[in-house]
Amino acid sequence: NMETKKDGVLTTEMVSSCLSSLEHCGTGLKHTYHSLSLVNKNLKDISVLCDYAHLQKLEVPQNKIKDLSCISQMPLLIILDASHNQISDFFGFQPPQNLKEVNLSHNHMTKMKDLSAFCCLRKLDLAHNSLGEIGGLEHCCMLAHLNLAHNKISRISGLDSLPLTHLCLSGNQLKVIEGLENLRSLQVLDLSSNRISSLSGLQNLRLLCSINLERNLIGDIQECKHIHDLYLLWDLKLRGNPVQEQPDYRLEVVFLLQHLTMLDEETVTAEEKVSSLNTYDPPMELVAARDHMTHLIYQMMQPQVLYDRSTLPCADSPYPMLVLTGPQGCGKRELTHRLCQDLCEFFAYGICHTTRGPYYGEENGVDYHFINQEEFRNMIPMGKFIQTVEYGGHMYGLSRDAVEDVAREGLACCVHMELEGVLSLKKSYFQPRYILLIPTQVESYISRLNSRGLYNQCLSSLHERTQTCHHPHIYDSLVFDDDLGEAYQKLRQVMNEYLKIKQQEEPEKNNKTSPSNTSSAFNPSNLSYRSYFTRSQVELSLEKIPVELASIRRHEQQVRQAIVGKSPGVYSQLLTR
Ligand SMILES: Nc1ncnc2c1ncn2[C@@H]1O[C@H](COP(=O)(O)OP(=O)(O)OP(=O)(O)O)[C@@H](O)[C@H]1O
Repeated sequence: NMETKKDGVLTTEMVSSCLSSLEHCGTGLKHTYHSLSLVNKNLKDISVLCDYAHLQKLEVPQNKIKDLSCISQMPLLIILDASHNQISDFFGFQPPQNLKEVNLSHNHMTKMKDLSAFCCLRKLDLAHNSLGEIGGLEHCCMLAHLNLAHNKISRISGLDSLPLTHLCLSGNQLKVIEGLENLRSLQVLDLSSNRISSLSGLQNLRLLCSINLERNLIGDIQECKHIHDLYLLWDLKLRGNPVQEQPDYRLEVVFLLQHLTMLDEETVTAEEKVSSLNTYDPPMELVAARDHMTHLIYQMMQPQVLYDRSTLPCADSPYPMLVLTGPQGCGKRELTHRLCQDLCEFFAYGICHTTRGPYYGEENGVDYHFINQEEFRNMIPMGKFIQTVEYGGHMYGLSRDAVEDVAREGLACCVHMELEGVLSLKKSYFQPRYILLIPTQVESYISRLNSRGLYNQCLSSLHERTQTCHHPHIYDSLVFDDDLGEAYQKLRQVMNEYLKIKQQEEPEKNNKTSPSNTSSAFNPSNLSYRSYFTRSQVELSLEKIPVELASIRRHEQQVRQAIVGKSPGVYSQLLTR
């Protein structure tokens, strides 16, 4: 026996000692052994197995076998493990009809051949050979697991129509991910230890749940966008790529792939997910909270000033402010200006600072204080702002002085803002009334956006932003603004209620000084109304008789006194709840 072993020739004695699984044979008339396991026996010649036609499972790994032709005599074979041998002949045997699992890894094969006769194959392991190309698998219509790791493959091909669920191509020479587009059943993919630099090519593999891309050449985190829509992907390995060197690598990947639960073999925690969102796409509430905190702290760091005016917090009658907000292109700017123009005895426009340039017809110090980025940045640590937002690549901010300037006139401050601004202002001690302008008719809103060339740019964000709009607790009133003229009428009604003035008591001059008072006459593109205050004063003095003027002055005086809290008067109710 020892002699035989040395020669590496398998004998019947050895076979008998290694057989197992005695079961009925196919005919049911006798018993036969179904499994044979000869691991690490130094075998070279296993031709004696030609006589074992009943074998269903054959394991001969870690030997020196070069020839597997005996398998041609095993028509019932289901599982074959001939790994770690010296086989160079690719599937050099007749196909057993039901052969399902084949392990020929760690052999010497250089070329794949046609396997169409092995149509029942489900699992094929050809790792650690010298295969240069993938081929011959086209008709293996049951092949679910394929391992081609550690070969010399430089291109993925020939896998197109296979029902693969697991594919391993680790340790090859791949540079691009290609030829996988149609593997719609793929769940586990191992492409580690290649030279891949892009994740493009994976975007359609919707069932993928695990990807190993360790030790490749991926250098850009944005590559993760290619797998962003693979919602079943929970496990990703990217260690050993240049991208891992980047600061915040993990946080950014977690942000781009929120559905991951394992990254680089470490659990992705809920805290990491929240922190990544807060870092790269903070919710409006957080943006507002940070904004408020910044301005509050900077303000507190300034030498304290006792304002002789009226905007300091006051529990009884807070300084009255009015804020109009709503989605892009809803007309809040126009409506705010017009309201300030028509109700100039009560309101004045709060002139914000912005880093954007003036539009045609806009005036510095009337529409905005137009300043540059640096000036804006410098104002922040000086505690100048109540709130700021970044919008469309520009900064906007409402300064304390802007509000004080209006208060000094004895008027309530009226501004328009983005939602982030509203949320930030809500955290301050100011207690404005907030009015939401909201378009309800999609068609007319779209055509309004189209007329300003904004349609594509903003409709995508509208849904998200209007969701926030629907938080009822944020706003005091809601005005539908499908038609700007009608919206203005509604706004005036709301104001009348707030100001406790009856329609007929409205200052007469509004009718005289505002020819655009009716909804149809209101033309938002007419920018001239912006210098409302000066103009209305001039017109007032021209048209009013002295008694009227005196009455209006008294009226204004009363408003001012009410606002600064000096007299309870008829306007003590102004904008209080
Ligand atoms: N201090 C502020 N805080 C928050 N938002 C502000 C502030 N000042 C202006 N905004 C808002 O910034 C946005 C851009 O204002 P801008 O004057 O540039 O108008 P616009 O270009 O016509 O705006 P839109 O993009 O809505 O059409 C508007 O929604 C405006 O209400």
